[in-house]
Amino acid sequence: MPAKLNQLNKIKVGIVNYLNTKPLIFGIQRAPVVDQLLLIEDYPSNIARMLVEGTIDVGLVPVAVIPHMKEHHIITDYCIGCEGPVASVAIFSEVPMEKIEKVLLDYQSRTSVALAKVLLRKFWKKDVELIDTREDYRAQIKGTTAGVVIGDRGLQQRKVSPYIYDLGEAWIEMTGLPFVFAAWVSNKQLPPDFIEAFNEANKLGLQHVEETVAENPYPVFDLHKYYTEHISYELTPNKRKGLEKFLDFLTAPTVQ
Ligand SMILES: C=C(O[C@@H]1C=C(C(=O)O)C=C[C@H]1O)C(=O)O
Repeated sequence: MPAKLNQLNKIKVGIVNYLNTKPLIFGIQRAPVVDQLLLIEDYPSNIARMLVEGTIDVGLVPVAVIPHMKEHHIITDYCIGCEGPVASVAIFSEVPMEKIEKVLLDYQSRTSVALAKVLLRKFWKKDVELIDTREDYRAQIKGTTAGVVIGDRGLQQRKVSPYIYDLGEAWIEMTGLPFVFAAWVSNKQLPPDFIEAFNEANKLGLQHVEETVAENPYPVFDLHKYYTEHISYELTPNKRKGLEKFLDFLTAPTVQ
């Protein structure tokens, strides 16, 4: 049964199924490393759960899950980050920040809901009621109830909500550092030749952003702008600093 054995030997790779990962997927699917892996797509909190449970070996996971892992390795030079407004992650509201009383938290997110908590307390100095969600809650963003919405739904919500508090932008204003929402994290040591080839696959994708845009017609938001001016994919030393600072906030006793 060689075919089945091959399947078993493949490295299971989880990736977020939002538009912002399309350039990375473009590269992964066209690079030689594709034969060594199985790609599993889902929304971020599910990818995080799969990595913690061990049903995948590596995932583009919300970085907020890192403190919950027994073993973790950040692999590759790529991430889902920002160095200015990210556009797809915000607190959306019908009223200005000073009037917000409740904030609905996106069930698909791990990082942005944690980031929203940090920013509400430390940046906007707000003590609001935080409400977890389990299913689509966007219709409840009304009056003094705001909501964190991420990903493609975040881009759509820009057309709905008059007040948009971009969480990437607020983080940068507060800390002077860029932000990392998700990074490639493995729950075990992976073979160095796989890591190198996987890194190349990510790089390849980012060299073909125009093709990715052409493949994904999206009238809601200018994807070329999204991929080149909002999402910042390189995991630079400065982004690592931003990531460290964010994880410090999450593990500090006052935050939880
Ligand atoms: C910028 C984004 O980053 C995402 C936000 C995440 C989160 O909040 O947990 C996780 C993965 C990222 O893909 C977005 O999807 O809009």
